[in-house]
Amino acid sequence: MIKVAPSILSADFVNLERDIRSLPAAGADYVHVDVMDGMFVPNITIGIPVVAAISRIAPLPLDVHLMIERPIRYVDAFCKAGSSILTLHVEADTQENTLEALRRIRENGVRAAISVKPNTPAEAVLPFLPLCDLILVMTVEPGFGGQSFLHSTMPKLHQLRQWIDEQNPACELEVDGGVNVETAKICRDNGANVLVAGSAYFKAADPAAFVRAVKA
Ligand SMILES: O=C(CO)[C@H](O)[C@H](O)COP(=O)(O)O
Ligand SMILES: [Fe+2]
Repeated sequence: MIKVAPSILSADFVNLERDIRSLPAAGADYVHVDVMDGMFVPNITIGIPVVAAISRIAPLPLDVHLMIERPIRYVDAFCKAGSSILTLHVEADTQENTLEALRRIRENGVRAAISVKPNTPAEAVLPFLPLCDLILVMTVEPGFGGQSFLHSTMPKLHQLRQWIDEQNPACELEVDGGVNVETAKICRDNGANVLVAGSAYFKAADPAAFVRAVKA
């Protein structure tokens, strides 16, 4: 089953509650929340208090994408703030700290996930795969919404689908960045089952029709 996770980075922040409450009627499955620290990526977005506030009104699970340096410092706080899925970047810390952070996420009863930037090889995920409930393949350089989809990431997505099926079949495989109706089909064909869409979802004249097309 294909799931769609609208990224609220492209929502109207003045009307965030309205935009989040409207997601189930459009057929969305998760609320994707992009957390950026101005260090791991050159942008600053949402932090712990805002995730906690969103979690009080969110009608769908929060899929929290941490684009921050040394995320182990903050995983307990983001779990307690109401994350359902908490994603760390493999590039953001040592292997030892990343393994420890994934364990701590699961100890909090939250689903643990790892993300890879476009130039990070599929092999970088392997040490973490047994501890992951979701793998996120970035299909743009992290930092900003509205960028163009990088087709060069598709062989990596395809490889990760094979390894997930062999080693951890319950794990989900998500893509994030530049997803529209056309690129969604390419991602599905290469094994993704969760599709993040920010600008394409929030710009759609008919979000429900957009979600249907992305899942079709
Ligand atoms: O993680 C992200 C950026 O780092 C966002 O989730 C992503 O860019 C979604 O936006 P769009 O669909 O507009 O590309
Ligand atoms: Fe994201």
